[in-house]
Amino acid sequence: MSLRKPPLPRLLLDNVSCMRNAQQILRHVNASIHDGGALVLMGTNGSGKTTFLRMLAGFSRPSAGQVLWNGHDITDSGVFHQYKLQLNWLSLKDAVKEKFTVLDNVQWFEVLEGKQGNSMPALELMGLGRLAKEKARMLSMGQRKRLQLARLLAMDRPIWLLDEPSVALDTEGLKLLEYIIAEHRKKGGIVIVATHQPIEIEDAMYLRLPPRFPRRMTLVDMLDRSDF
Ligand SMILES: Nc1ncnc2c1ncn2[C@@H]1O[C@H](COP(=O)(O)OP(=O)(O)OP(=O)(O)O)[C@@H](O)[C@H]1O
Repeated sequence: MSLRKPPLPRLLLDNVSCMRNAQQILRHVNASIHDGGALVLMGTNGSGKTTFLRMLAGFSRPSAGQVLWNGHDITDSGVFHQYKLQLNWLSLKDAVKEKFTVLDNVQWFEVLEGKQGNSMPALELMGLGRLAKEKARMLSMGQRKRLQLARLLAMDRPIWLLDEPSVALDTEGLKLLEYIIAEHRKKGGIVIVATHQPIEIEDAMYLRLPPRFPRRMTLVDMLDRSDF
């Protein structure tokens, strides 16, 4: 009888530790994320969710351990170049161009991705179809968040890194967010969410970040601050 090796996880956190300002955020984390998987980072304000997410995007190195994509360290320059093309990052800075129409704000990203035809259906799904031709400056905060989610759909990259995706969304918006996450996972996509608000994601792995408190400033910190 031949024993088959289990499939390599798409993403592997191998004994990963993460620090910020010389303080530990998480240490020795091990997690395997396969296609269709989801990881939720929970924690209070300032606990380091964004920092951890940035590390998973390969923007910074873990203080120990490694993050592997298809078995390769994402911080290796050749690997990072390919890995970042898999990622769709949703941040609190929405990069909405206010003078452009709502549709242009989505289509621009879709065209850069070499795709077409996804923007209008994505806006309609997010409840912004009627506003497609309006200037983006007309949008409320929740509508801007919906626009960001429409971009995710239009670009259609496999790994979503979502930083506080539910902020500013109403109940219907939250349901839509949960729906598009579930649909993305059904297609084999991976979703990693940093949030301090409850969000329903079936069979997700959870990492809870302990609260952090500012340590006393050292002389080095003081010299580092521009306002000193
Ligand atoms: N640009 C920066 N320079 C120095 N320290 C920073 C910077 N950005 C964040 N920090 C510090 O790093 C720690 C973690 O911040 P981070 O933004 O990762 O937390 P978070 O959990 O995402 O918070 P929130 O829920 O408020 O978005 C905080 O203590 C914060 O003060």
